[in-house]
Amino acid sequence: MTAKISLDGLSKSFGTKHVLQGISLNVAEGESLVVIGGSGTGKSVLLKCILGLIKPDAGTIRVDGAAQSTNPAFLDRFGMLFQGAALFDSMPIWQNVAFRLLQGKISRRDARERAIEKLRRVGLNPDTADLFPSELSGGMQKRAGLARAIASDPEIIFFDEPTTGLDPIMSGFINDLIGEIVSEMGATTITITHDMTSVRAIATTVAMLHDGKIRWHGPVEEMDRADDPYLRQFIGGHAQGPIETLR
Ligand SMILES: Nc1ncnc2c1ncn2[C@@H]1O[C@H](COP(=O)(O)OP(=O)(O)OP(=O)(O)O)[C@@H](O)[C@H]1O
Repeated sequence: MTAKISLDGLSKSFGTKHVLQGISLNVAEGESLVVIGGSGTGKSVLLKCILGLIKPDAGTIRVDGAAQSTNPAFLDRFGMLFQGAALFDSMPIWQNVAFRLLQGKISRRDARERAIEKLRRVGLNPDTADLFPSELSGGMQKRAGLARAIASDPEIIFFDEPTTGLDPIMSGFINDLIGEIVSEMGATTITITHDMTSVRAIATTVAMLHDGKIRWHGPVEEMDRADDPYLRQFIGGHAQGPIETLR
């Protein structure tokens, strides 16, 4: 099967900091890839390269075999849940959710209806549509961010640290919601996270980034059996091991 997203030899440095050093990775249609790795290993830089927000120094990015482009039609295929939800404070929730739809041809009324349908899908009452982000708890904001990510039924969704800042119960709820929505939409997803509970709830495959390279890549079921010492240290959360920790 041809890959939905195909990265080949992706490299990016900032000055002397060689963040990505030849990343090659295929993500199949309907796959849910979770990228793990320590702070500063380049997980966000990788997502930004795919979205065209950062230009890699070398390598290629293809979606359905076509080279990545800055054409708005290319970006329309992606939904994105940003860290911290990143809602616009001055807009009511429904306009946040329908933000991209409102730039298109759809009427305001239909956009609002679509926003309310997506809010409902993430467990938010239609009454939340007219509230402002500051009136919502952190967990509700994250759910609104998720509703926005799926508002245009994108083929590909990126989740950037979806559970950061949430309590364990809300994290579990968001993880399950992401898992359910992704499987019902059949979307291809890439998630970056530190949260091993998210990995187990969301991933079909896992890639671990370390030192600018893919250290381990495989189906989530094989992760616990893998004997790579870097992966073992990361998933076990051990201070001792080959990954250098700053004290
Ligand atoms: N625009 C930029 N200019 C200079 N350096 C950058 C830029 N963006 C990222 N970096 C550097 O690239 C490295 C990787 O950053 P990145 O945000 O991708 O890490 P990360 O793996 O997502 O980390 P975290 O888990 O802490 O969010 C860091 O050392 C960061 O300082």
